Amino acid sequence: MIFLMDMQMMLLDMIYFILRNSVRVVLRPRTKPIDGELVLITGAGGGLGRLFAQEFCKQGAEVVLWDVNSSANEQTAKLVRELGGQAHTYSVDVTNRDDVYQNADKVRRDLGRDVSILVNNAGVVAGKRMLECPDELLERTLKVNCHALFWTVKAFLPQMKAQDHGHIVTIASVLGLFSTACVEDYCASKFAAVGFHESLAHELLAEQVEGVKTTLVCPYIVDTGMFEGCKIRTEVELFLAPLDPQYCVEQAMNAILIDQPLVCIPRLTYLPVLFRALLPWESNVIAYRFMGSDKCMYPFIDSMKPKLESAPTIEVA
Ligand SMILES: NC(=O)C1=CN([C@@H]2O[C@H](COP(=O)(O)OP(=O)(O)OC[C@H]3O[C@@H](n4cnc5c(N)ncnc54)[C@H](OP(=O)(O)O)[C@@H]3O)[C@@H](O)[C@H]2O)C=CC1
Ligand SMILES: CC1=C(/C=C/C(C)=C/C=C/C(C)=C/C=O)C(C)(C)CCC1
Repeated sequence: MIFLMDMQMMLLDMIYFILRNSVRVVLRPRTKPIDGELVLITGAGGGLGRLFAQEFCKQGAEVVLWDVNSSANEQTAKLVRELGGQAHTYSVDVTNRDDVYQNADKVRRDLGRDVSILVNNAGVVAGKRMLECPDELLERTLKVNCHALFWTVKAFLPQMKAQDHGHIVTIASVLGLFSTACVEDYCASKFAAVGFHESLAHELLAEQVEGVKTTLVCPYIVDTGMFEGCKIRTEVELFLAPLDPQYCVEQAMNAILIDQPLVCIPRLTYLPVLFRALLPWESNVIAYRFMGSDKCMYPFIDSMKPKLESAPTIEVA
């Protein structure tokens, strides 16, 4: 009897959330104020990281910027300060556990307060065919895009939980929800990032830590240069063009500010997620071929060849 009543309640709640989320697509819910919050962004010197820093600053937040690329990071801080905001830069390699824990303590000592919004944005891709790629480069992708999430969350979540206030944001990718050829390192790391994030979100809900929110951001190709050359069939590209970085960050910011748990950008990319789950593998393969998404990474890999040949050897912690 209790089981049947529980089931009835569950079904009613499910219907309520389906209806609520459908209404939210049309009528945007109110965004939460974040002025005065301390936001830490990893990979803050890069294309999306820099824009996130500026957008958080426009919302009145103070930003802590972490990146291995110190000069790019300083440039981001300069742009934030030009907007009238407060920015604090730290050179951190997020793959290095000790570096993460030591810098987390340093941030706390320097600023005298805790980070309340963590944006795990740093990301890399090997950009070489797996069989021709040095092992270290493949390993680096997993360390930056996945392992680092453990270190940063372990460094900042305890204080968020203690204060029952905070937000963990993971910048994953649509390639964490469905995959394509020749980016095994990237897909493996982003699927792992999605798994990590979802498990963490379930953990917080199971423990009824209601003040700590989570947002998983899964963008399609963004014009930051990271996937330069990646291309699908021209006719399909008319509906699914690479995203303008500013648009991508605005959509992600909106999701964060309304405490939305997951956002795929653009919305059209929810479809391949659905098809992957519902259709036979072979049907998806046919659709991939039709849309030119089976070989979409070929021109990207080609365009990376000269860059990787001239790059210094990569050291992994
Ligand atoms: N661009 C795209 O098409 C898409 C990107 N994404 C994701 O969005 C996020 C941001 O991407 P985007 O801005 O395009 O990429 P960028 O390459 O422009 O920026 C990434 C930043 O992270 C830094 N970084 C790399 N390794 C480390 C490390 N070990 N520790 C600290 N910082 C590090 C990079 O430094 P350096 O320059 O020295 O490498 C760079 O400044 C990534 O997670 C990416 O996977 C998701 C979907 C699509
Ligand atoms: C595979 C695939 C597609 C193409 C996806 C591409 C090209 C994604 C690139 C994503 C990137 C570069 C993410 C970076 O994080 C379509 C056309 C949606 C159709 C369904 C299958």
